[in-house]
Amino acid sequence: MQDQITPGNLLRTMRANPPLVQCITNFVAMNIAANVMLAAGASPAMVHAEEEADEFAAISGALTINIGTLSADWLAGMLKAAQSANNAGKPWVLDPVAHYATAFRRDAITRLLELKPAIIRGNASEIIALAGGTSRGQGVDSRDAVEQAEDSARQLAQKHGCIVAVTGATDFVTDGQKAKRIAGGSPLMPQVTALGCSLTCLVGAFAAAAPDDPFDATIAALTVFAVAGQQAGADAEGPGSFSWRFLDALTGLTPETLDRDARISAA
Ligand SMILES: Nc1ncnc2c1ncn2[C@@H]1O[C@H](COP(=O)(O)OP(=O)(O)OP(=O)(O)O)[C@@H](O)[C@H]1O
Ligand SMILES: Cc1ncsc1CCO
Ligand SMILES: [Mg+2]
Repeated sequence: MQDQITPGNLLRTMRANPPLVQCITNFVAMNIAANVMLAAGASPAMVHAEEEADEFAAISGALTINIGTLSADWLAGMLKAAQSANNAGKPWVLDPVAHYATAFRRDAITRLLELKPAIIRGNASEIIALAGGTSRGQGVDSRDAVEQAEDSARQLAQKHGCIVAVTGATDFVTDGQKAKRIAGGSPLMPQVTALGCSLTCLVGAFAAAAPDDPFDATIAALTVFAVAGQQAGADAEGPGSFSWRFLDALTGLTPETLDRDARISAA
C-alpha cells in the first residue's frame, strides 16, 4: 500500500523532505502562493532577478514560472532560470497567465515553451489558446469550460512532450495519451485571486518530490487543492473566510484523508 502511487503517498513523500521550490510568480500571487506552499508542507522561494534566477534554479528541487505580471527584466530572469533548471535536470512548470492578451505575452510564451516545461498548468481559456484554438479569454480569468479544453490539452501535451493540466470546476490532466479528471474544490476558489497561481507552485513541489513521474505529481497537487478546497468551502461564508479556512485545511490534510476523499476518474 505504501508503495502505491497515490496522492496521499506523494503528499507523505513531499512533506518528509520539504522541497525547495523556486517560484517566479506574479505580484498578486506572491504572498498567497508562499502561504499555500508552507501550509501544504513545501518550502517556497520567490526569486526572480535576472542576476540570480539561474543560480537559484540549480539549487532548487523544481522551478515554476508564471507570467501574470510580466516585464522585460522578469522575462530575462525566467528564461535564464528555465535554462538552468534544464541544465540541472530539474523539472519546471509553466503557468501561461493571459498569454493571449498582448504581443509581449505571446512572444514571451513562445520563448518559454521552447525551453520545454515538464508541466503546463492553466485555466481552460489559457489552454485552448495555447493549442491555437479560439478561446473566449480576455484577461486572467477563464471564460471557457474545462471540457472544451480537453482536446487542446491533449494536443499541447503531445506537441511539447509535457504534462498539461486544465483547472476549473473539474480538473483535467493529460500526458497526451492517458488522462484523468479530478473533481472537488469549491465555486469560491475562482473568487479568491491567484489560487491557480498558487496551485502551479504546489505542482512544482510535487514535481520536485517525484521528478520521474510528473503525471502523478500533477494529479497529487490538484487533488490536494480539490480535497482541501471542498473542506474549506463547506463552512466558508464567502471568499474571505474561504481563504483562511483553505490554508488551515491544507495544513490539516492527512495523506489518509486525501486518498479517502480524492475524486479521481479516468478520462
Ligand atoms: N467552479 C469551481 N468549482 C470547484 N473548484 C474550482 C472551480 N473553479 C476553479 N476551481 C479550482 O480552483 C483552483 C484554481 O483554478 P483556476 O482554474 O481558477 O485557476 P486560474 O484561473 O489560473 O486562477 P488565478 O489566475 O486566479 O490564479 C483549482 O484547484 C480548481 O480546481
Ligand atoms: C489579477 C491578476 N492580474 C495579473 S496576475 C493576477 C493573478 C491571477 O492570475
Ligand atoms: Mg491563472
